[in-house]
Amino acid sequence: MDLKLRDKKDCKYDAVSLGEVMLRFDPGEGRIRTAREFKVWEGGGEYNVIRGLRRCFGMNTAVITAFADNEVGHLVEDFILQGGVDTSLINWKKTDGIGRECRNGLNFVERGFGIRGALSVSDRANTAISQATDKDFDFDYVFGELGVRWFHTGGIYAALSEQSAETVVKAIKTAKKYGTIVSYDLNYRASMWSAIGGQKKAQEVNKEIAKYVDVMIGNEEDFTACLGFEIEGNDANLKELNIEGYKKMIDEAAKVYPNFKVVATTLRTVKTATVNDWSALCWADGQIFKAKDYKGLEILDRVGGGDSFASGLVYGLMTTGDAAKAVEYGTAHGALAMTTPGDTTMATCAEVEAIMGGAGARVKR
Ligand SMILES: O=C(O)C(=O)C[C@H](O)[C@H](O)CO
Repeated sequence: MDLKLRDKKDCKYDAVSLGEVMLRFDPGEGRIRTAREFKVWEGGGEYNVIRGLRRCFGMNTAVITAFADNEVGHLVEDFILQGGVDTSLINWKKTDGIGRECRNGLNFVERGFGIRGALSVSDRANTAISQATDKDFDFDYVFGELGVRWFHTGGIYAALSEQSAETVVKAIKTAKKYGTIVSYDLNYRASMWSAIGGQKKAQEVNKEIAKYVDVMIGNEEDFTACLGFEIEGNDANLKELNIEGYKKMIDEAAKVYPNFKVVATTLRTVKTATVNDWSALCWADGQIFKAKDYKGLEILDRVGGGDSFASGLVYGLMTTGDAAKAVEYGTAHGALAMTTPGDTTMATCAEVEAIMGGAGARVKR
């Protein structure tokens, strides 16, 4: 397929994302409520994708976000710098000494084990990025003057505030004006919508945004929660997924939104917190491609698996133009990213391609 990507020579960046980046607090094998120590990393649904494109796939990427200009903000910046993502598009907001004016988001996440599921508790109200409006960013400069081949954003950022949803639409429209391909990960988080109108509001916002998206990405529940597409034949707890139902849903989504050039969904069934079945589907040019099944995949930390799927998919689409290959890049990268702690990938492109080719886990020395 030809996505008609902008020429590399006209663009400073291969990919740019817009969204919140939080400080992730990880209690390791323990629990949040009894932790005495946390490891910290950075993470954010939209950011993780371009972090993966940079660190695993060697692309040139930047993040558009906002931080409160204090020590915590600069710690998150330090992580971003370590990941190789360009920080020059970050908006630094003045704050008072206690974060009353604005603050930086914190995200406590325990990984879960066996019968105990992963648990995420974010502390992110009133953050700099949730307060930001489209006036805080110069999208014409980013997409017009600097040039960007791919723009990624998503439903976590859109859920932060009225103005963040408006900023998404503004950014996407500007990106498209300059010929940038736009991907959007629906990433439904019930906790983020509960106080601002629940699923009804989530659908209202996401249905409006969907009209402008080229590559729509979601997980096994996102298309229903965010866009109202029902999937036939699933059991209520998503213990068994009906692949035919997903194929029908994707066909339907592509009809309702003729602007979609690619639609992709991950397919995860949770056997236990540490053992999942994992795969994905991808629609392009009227055809649906299913990635290979990773049955009984052993997981160390599932958070960010979907984002690493997205970055593998985007890399595959950008470099091969072959949706069947791209969905394999996505699932292999997502699978590998879930074998290590933290929200972001620690895999290499060579490892991803080896897994795609059926490599096993024998020791290398
Ligand atoms: O959960 C969120 O809101 C985050 O952005 C943190 C994680 O990085 C994200 O969930 C991974 O998709």
